[in-house]
Amino acid sequence: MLLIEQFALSNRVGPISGKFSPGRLTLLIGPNGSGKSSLLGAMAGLYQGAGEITLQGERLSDVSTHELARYRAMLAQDTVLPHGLLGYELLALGAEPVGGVTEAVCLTLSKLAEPLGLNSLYQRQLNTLSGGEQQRLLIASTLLQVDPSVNPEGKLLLLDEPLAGLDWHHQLATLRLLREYAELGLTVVASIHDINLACQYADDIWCLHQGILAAQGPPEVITPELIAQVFEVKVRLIEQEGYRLLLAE
Ligand SMILES: Nc1ncnc2c1ncn2[C@@H]1O[C@H](COP(=O)(O)OP(=O)(O)OP(=O)(O)O)[C@@H](O)[C@H]1O
Repeated sequence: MLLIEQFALSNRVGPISGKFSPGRLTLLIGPNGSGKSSLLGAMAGLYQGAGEITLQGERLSDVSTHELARYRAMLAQDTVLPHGLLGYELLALGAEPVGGVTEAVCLTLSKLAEPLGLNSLYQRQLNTLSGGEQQRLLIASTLLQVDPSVNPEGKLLLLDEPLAGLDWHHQLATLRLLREYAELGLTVVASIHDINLACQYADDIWCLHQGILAAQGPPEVITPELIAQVFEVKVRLIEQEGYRLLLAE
C-alpha cells in the first residue's frame, strides 16, 4: 500500500492525503498543470516535499533510489529516447535494473508483444519510430520491470500519460494491460486525459484541480457538476447498459 499523508510539493501539489492499494488501478485526471506529473514523480521518490509518502510502511525518503528501482517502475511523460539504439536494445536497457535480459524477461516480452505490437519494432532504429511506436516500447520497458515473473519484489507501477500518442487500439490494449497488472497484485497508478476511458477502466479515480484533490473514489464521483467546476466544460451524462458516458455539449 502506498500512503500519502498531507503531502505538498512547493506550489505544485498539495496538501494531499490518500492511499493506493495493491490490486487496484487508480487513474489520475485533471487539467494541464493540475499536479498529476508532480504527484506521480513524488510517488516514484523523485521529488521530496512536505508531509509523508510511505510504501509498505517505509518512508520513500528513507529508501535509496537504487533500492526504489527494485520496487517500482515509472514511465515519465516526454521521455527522451537514447539515439542510435534499436528497439530491442531499449528493452534490454529497461531490463537492467531487474537483472538484465533473463528468460523471464523474454517470456514477459512475448506476452506483451501482441497487445503492444512489439514484433515489428525490435529491429527498428528508435529515431525512425513514430511517437506512438516509441511510446509502445517505453510502456513495455516499464511493465517488464515490475512483472511478477521478472521481479517478485515489484509493487508499484506508475505511468504518466501512457496513452499519449497511442491510437485507439493501443490505448485500449494498454488500459487492459494496466488492469491485468493490478489484478496480479500491483498498485497501479496512471494519469490520463480521456475522462470516459478513465471512468471505464479505473477502480478509483483521483481528480486533481490546482494541485489538490477535487474528487477521489469510484468512477461515479465524476459528475457533470465536477467536470464543469474542474475543467470548465459543460457535459451531459449518458448512462446506458451499465456504461457512463460524458458527452461535451
Ligand atoms: N520543475 C518544476 N518547477 C516548478 N514548477 C513546476 C515544475 N514542473 C511543473 N511545475 C508546475 O507545477 C504545476 C503542476 O505541473 P504538473 O506537470 O504536475 O501538471 P500536470 O497535471 O501533470 O499537467 P499536464 O496535464 O499538462 O501534464 C504546474 O503549474 C507546473 O507549471
